[in-house]
Amino acid sequence: MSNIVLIGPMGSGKSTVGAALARRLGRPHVDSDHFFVARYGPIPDYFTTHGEKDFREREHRVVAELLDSPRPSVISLGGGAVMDERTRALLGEQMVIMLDITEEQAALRIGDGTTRPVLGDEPMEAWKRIYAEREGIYRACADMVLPADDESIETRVDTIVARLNPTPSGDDTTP
Ligand SMILES: Nc1ncnc2c1ncn2[C@@H]1O[C@H](COP(=O)(O)OP(=O)(O)O)[C@@H](O)[C@H]1O
Ligand SMILES: O=C(O)C1=C[C@@H](OP(=O)(O)O)[C@@H](O)[C@H](O)C1
Ligand SMILES: [Mg+2]
Repeated sequence: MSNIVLIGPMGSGKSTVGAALARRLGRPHVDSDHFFVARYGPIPDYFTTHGEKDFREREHRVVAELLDSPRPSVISLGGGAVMDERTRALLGEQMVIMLDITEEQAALRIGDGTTRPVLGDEPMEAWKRIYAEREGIYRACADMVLPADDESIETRVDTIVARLNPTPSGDDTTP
């Protein structure tokens, strides 16, 4: 059984939906950003001291370590992790789920962007530019895409679980 790996743009719910999905499935949950922060300190501070290139290298190593988990887990990646081609190669063996969101949802969720240094001083302008650069890569890596929707976190989990375990009739509801 492979890991379930959540990818997608900043604010799409990878961290929160990942935690809720893991609870539902009774699997461990790991978040590459949380793991990074526990080991190297806050991401904005890391960017200031070492720069993005160094962050991406360490991020790749963290992700590789997490994907090698001995127990099938739910793994939430940082939004930029898929930009590393070595990481993308490792994702080939995993169940990869892309969470999508609209610009409007992103604007409500990313706040002033201070915890995400790639968003800089104009968070929504940066979010839109980065989304345009990455969307095709997210889709190409994904085994399942959850389109942008107003679903709550728990409903997002319901949708993923139903799509992971379709009933033979194709009907997602239990009689
Ligand atoms: N389906 C959802 N509905 C409403 N709010 C959500 C949903 N998914 C995530 N959020 C909220 O959006 C914010 C960003 O979510 P997060 O999980 O940190 O995204 P990501 O890890 O993809 O950047 C959080 O405040 C979270 O509670
Ligand atoms: O998209 C990105 O480049 C980033 C996304 C962030 O994670 P989330 O996608 O969980 O916000 C975090 O890894 C870092 O600030 C860089
Ligand atoms: Mg996250």
